[in-house]
Amino acid sequence: MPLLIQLLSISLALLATAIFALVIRSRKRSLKFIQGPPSPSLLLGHEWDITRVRKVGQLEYDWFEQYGSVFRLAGCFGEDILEVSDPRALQHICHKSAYRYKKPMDIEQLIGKLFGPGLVTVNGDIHQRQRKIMNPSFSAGQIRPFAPVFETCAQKLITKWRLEIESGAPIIDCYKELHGMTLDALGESMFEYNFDAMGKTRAGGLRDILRDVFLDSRNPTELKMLRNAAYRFLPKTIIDLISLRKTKEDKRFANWLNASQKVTGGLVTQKVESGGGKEKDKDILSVIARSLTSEDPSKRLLPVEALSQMATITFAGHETTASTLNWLLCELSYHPEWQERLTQEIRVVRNQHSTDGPLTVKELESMPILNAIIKETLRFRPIVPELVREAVNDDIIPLDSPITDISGSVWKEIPVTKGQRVALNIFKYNRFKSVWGEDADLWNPERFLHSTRPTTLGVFANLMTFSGGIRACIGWRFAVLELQVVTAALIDTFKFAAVKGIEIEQVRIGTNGPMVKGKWEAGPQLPLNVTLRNT
Ligand code: HEM
Repeated sequence: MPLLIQLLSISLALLATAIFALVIRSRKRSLKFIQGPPSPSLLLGHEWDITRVRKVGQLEYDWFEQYGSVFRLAGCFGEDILEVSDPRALQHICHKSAYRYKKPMDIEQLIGKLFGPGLVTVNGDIHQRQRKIMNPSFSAGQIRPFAPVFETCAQKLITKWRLEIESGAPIIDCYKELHGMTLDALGESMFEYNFDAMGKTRAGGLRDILRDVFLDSRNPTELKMLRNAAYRFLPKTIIDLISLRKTKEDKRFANWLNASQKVTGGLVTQKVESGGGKEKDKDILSVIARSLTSEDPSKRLLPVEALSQMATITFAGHETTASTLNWLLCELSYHPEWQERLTQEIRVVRNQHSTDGPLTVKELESMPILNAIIKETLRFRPIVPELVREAVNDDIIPLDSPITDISGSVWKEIPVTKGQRVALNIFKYNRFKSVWGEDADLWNPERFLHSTRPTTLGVFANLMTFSGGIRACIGWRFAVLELQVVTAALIDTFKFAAVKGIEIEQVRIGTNGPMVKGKWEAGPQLPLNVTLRNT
């Protein structure tokens, strides 16, 4: 298309979106009475700055300190965003409102490109149906038997790192192999399939595709950011038209979705052909295979939905745990005293049970230091720092800590109108001093050793890291068990130490990953000094 026509159509599209945004805004109750930082840009609001920030969550964190647990932020096209970290407000939105706060259209579009219409993407009744079908595969009874599989994968990683150390490598990039290890653990436990992501053949090449999938997502151009934001205001027909033109990101997402569905779709087909397992089989393949042929519409998944679940679980089931493991090792490298305490704890448990073999699930669950380290890492380094929702109806959001508006009036609850965009700030809630103590800004597992907090928010340890309510992470038990098994195995074998002169930064790359300061072009990495513990 000639340049002039291109520029003209872009300007027209922007103008149309701005008009739609203005019309929609005029129907919403203004949030202008709520305090917030002045907008740096009429078109991009604060969203540009937030995406470009070098330390994930820090910008919003500073604003929360200045304006309180609820404040107003400028979104693209002048939209007001309500930023929330107040515990009662989060509880209201996540736990008490069922589907009355949904994922907004732009988020649904974006995640849909990566996963298709699976559990993490869809809203309302469709989500309820899919979740009911999938839940049985994620119960404690279903997940606990995976511990030996996690142990085997951890031992494969240990062998690899041991060989690297023995061949004289002083520094190991932990990021590189942790993702391969969690993908293999996911495949072998959930699908009884070997992705071989740690091996040489890399069947399906999924790990390689995933390495690049968010290549330029952390640095979107202004135009791309506005295009994505336009989905919030434009009618579906126009969105479908805009979506016809594929960006590089669209193509990478489609490449991942196709590749993952090619590998995992075959597993579902095999299961269907073998009869879908017995009614009592609750493993994910049997559950999905049976749902495809169910007579009952409330228990049926469409073929496209079944494939989307497989892509969703493949991605969410390994990327998230690997990112958390990266931060856990990073924090332990800064805190050798906690590595020492954990090593002692492992030895004591081993001595009590006179065993050199893998620790059992019961033993892992009874280890206070191990579990405090895991909880503290999930608190301090949430790999999804924020969730975005949209009010389906007019509503009133209650607050724990009242806020003062721009005229000095105090508000104990915030009225919002249908369509209001609300950002749930997990990063800030997880550092709320009234919940976590005065040292909430520090990584200190001690806080989980001495206090028992009532679980009023989220699904695990009062944290929002796995979200909460009907859309809470379905795989949290899987993640916690894998973190327990792998952390104990790695710390029993290796000492991890920070590399002098290297600063690790927490960056948005899908989930939050580690990058070396000044070396972002090298992609995510976590170089650590790794040595054998008993030498
Ligand atoms: C440390 C590891 C993990 C963290 C921090 C984490 C975090 C989250 C969060 C914050 C959400 C809510 C997303 C949203 O509402 O947009 C979520 C949803 C989800 N997670 Fe996880 N997750 C982890 C591990 C896993 C694992 C191991 C699996 C699968 C084996 C999994 C599968 C899912 C699925 C399918 C959803 C969508 C649930 C729904 O909307 O009903 N996650 N996770």
